[in-house]
Amino acid sequence: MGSEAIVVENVSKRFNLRHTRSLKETVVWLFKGRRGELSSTFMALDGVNVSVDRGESVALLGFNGSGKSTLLKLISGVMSTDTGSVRTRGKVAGLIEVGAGFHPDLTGRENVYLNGVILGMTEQETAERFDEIVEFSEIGKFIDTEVKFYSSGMFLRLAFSVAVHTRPDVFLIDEILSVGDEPFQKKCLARIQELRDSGCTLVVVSHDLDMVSRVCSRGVVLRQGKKVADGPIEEAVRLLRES
Ligand SMILES: Nc1ncnc2c1ncn2[C@@H]1O[C@H](COP(=O)(O)OP(=O)(O)OP(=O)(O)O)[C@@H](O)[C@H]1O
Repeated sequence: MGSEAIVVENVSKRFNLRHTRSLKETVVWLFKGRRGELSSTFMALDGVNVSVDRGESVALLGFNGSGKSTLLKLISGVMSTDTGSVRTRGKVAGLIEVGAGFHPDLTGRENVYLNGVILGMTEQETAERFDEIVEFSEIGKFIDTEVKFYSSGMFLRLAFSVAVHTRPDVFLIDEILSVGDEPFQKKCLARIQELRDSGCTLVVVSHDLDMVSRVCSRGVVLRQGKKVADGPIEEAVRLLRES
C-alpha cells in the first residue's frame, strides 16, 4: 500500500435469499441428487474496487439495498469477503451498528472499558480518557446503569463517544447519527469534521445528502452491488438527486 488507507479490490459478497421450503420440496431436491439450488442467492456486492487515500473523506451513496452497509462492514472487518480483498492501514474504528460491541447486562462504565479494548485501546488509555468520554456522551449519572435500560439515543451517545476517543486513523460511520437528537447530531458532526481536519480518513454511509456534502469531498455511488460512479461529492450527489 502506498498512500492509501483503504484498498478494496474486486470485492464480491453473496447472500442467501432464505426462502421457506416445504419438507416435500426439500425431499424432492435431495432425491434429485441436490440438483439446482434449494435457496437462491444474490450478489450484494459485485466486483467492487475502491481505494481511499489517507486523509480522504468519502461518502458511500446509493439507494436502499445497494450494498453500502455491506461494503462498510467488509472494510471494518466485521464481515469477510467472498472474493477479492480489503486492506486497511492504521487503527480502524467507527460506528457500524449502534450498540454492537456493547453488552446489555454491563453498565455504561463497564461497556466503555469493554468497547475501548475492542477498538484497540489499552485499559490505561481508556482510564485516562474515561472522563472525557463520559462528558462528551452527556450520559451523566446513567453511566452506572446497565445499558439494557438505555434508550437508543443514549446507546448512540456512548458508543460514538468511545469510538471518537480511540483516536482512529480510519473512522467508519453508518447511518446512525439519525438516532441522536439534533444538538447531539451537531456535536457529533463537529467532532467528525475535527477528526477529518486532523488527517483521519473517513468513510460515511448516509442518505443525508446535505450532510455528506459538508463532510465528504468524494462520493462513491453503488447500484445493485456495483460501483456506478466515483468522483467529487457534488457530482455524486447530483447523480443521486437526478436518478
Ligand atoms: N446478513 C445478510 N444476509 C442476507 N442478506 C443481507 C445481509 N446483509 C445485507 N443483506 C442484503 O444485501 C443487500 C445490500 O444490503 P446493504 O445493507 O448493504 O444495503 P444498503 O445500501 O446499506 O441499504 P440501506 O440504504 O437500506 O441501508 C440488501 O438486499 C440486504 O437485504
